[in-house]
Amino acid sequence: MQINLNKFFNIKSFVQSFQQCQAKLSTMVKLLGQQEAINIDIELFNDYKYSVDQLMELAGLSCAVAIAKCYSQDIIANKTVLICCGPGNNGGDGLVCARHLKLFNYNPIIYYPKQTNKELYQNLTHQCRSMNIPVVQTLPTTTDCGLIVDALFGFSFKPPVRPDFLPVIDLMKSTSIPIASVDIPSGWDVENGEPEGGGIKPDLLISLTAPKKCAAHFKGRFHYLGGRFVPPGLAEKYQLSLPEYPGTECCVSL
Ligand SMILES: NC(=O)C1=CN([C@@H]2O[C@H](COP(=O)(O)OP(=O)(O)OC[C@H]3O[C@@H](n4cnc5c(N)ncnc54)[C@H](O)[C@@H]3O)[C@@H](O)[C@H]2O)[C@H](O)CC1
Ligand SMILES: [K+]
Repeated sequence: MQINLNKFFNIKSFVQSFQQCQAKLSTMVKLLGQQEAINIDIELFNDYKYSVDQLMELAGLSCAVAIAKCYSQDIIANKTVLICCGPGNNGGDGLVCARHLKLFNYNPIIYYPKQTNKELYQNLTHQCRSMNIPVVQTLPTTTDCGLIVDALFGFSFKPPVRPDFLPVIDLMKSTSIPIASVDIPSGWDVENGEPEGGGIKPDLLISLTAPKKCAAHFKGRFHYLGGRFVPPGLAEKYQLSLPEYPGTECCVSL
């Protein structure tokens, strides 16, 4: 006996409403170009007088919360979370995220190959070490690792990846461990997405402030928006069309 599935499910209308949802998402949230993301950043600091520390704390916290929503303790029980931190503010978000993940009872390890003398980063690293979070400069083995947090490069990245960072990028390209990328999947062009020949394929992307154009190419399971610090006037000026954050949440699923 043949069953006409169309009698039970109107597949055509299901596909149409799915496509409408996708179209709605892309019209709802504005995807920023690289220069626009940089301009917003500058305006937050210069005109709105935020300090980097303030925004980084909120950005890193929202990353940790999004990670906890997607990967419960049960999923990565007894495993470590390898947090790969780059030399700029994206790496700083990773350091803050590590601290909050530890407070959420995860087991983070920080790979931070290019450390700077800037006081902010020295302090963030000190805070992590004081909470018994290992900070290493040699790429650790990933045998006991349940999740990799990619905080190498954010919206200031200019391809191609320089040689120093190729080993960690190659590790992330070849691993089957899920990857959570902070703001931009590292190695991707901020606007055009995955590089030719293939790049890392994060399972979770946490866009900060507003998603960047490369997010249109993201095919992982989870996409969150974090960094709930944008003043309404700035959101209006750049027509960000940010989604409503539920209640007092610091991140929202897109
Ligand atoms: N306003 C916000 O939305 C906030 C965002 N935050 C986070 O900050 C990053 C942007 O930080 P920035 O310091 O401008 O740059 P990056 O971290 O993206 O990287 C700069 C760093 O990387 C080096 N680099 C650049 N290209 C390459 C390359 N091809 N190979 C190797 N290294 C490279 C460069 O030399 C610098 O050292 C944003 O994405 C958010 O994650 C803030 O935390 C809060 C406010
Ligand atoms: K990143």
